[in-house]
Amino acid sequence: MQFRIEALDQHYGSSQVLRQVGLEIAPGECLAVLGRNGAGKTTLLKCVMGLIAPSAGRVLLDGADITGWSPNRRSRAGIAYVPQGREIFSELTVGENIEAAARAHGTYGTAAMEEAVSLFPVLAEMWKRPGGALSGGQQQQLAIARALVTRPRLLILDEPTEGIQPNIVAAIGEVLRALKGRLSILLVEQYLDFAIETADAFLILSRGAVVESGRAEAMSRAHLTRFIAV
Ligand SMILES: Nc1ncnc2c1ncn2[C@@H]1O[C@H](COP(=O)(O)OP(=O)(O)OP(=O)(O)O)[C@@H](O)[C@H]1O
Repeated sequence: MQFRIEALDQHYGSSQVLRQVGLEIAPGECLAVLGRNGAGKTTLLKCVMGLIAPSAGRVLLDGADITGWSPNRRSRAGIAYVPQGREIFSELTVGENIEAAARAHGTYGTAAMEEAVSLFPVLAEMWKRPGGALSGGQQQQLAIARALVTRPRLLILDEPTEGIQPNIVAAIGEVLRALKGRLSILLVEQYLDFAIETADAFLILSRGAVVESGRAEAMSRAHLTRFIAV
């Protein structure tokens, strides 16, 4: 899957939040987007998912211009989004959260559903518990599994480690690294060690503009730290 953004602008009213943002994700790779609070990272992800329309620029999936597509259509085309704060259905059980996503995407009872669940063993253990009874880390695992049930080719994650205990952060990192190669990942992450362990390439946003981008191996930790200290 080839994913590319060209010269994206976004405004909230009269304030410009994204300025000529461009990026490309190589098939099977993880691109991590870093930047201080308010740099425009979440806004960028929402534009990729079609939740907000950019004021200018293009979003391209396998060469097709999907800029005007609805979130549903993007989801069917293989883009899955795990928003910040996770947004699972807290009244539904873990199983119902998974099954609802699987039914909506025609993967109910398929290997895709089984595999997504098996990546996070805690989900089977908690299958009949309401989503709201899970810890923050468990909810994040549920949210990622629910996204994977849709068999995405591009998985978008907004700060998946935020407020989560270290052992679950490690488990999520392992899963993401194992998934690379089979799907591409667009990761917004403030936790630098996690981003460094997971990403193949970095893009740094500052005040809505790309100030730096490159291969992970070409960027030192000290260099990256400069861009995310709050
Ligand atoms: N719905 C909105 N209406 C108006 N301004 C907004 C809206 N959402 C975000 N903004 C502003 O746009 C800018 C970018 O916000 P965004 O959430 O994209 O940044 P971010 O890099 O994800 O930050 P954080 O790390 O705090 O989530 C900020 O100045 C924010 O206040």
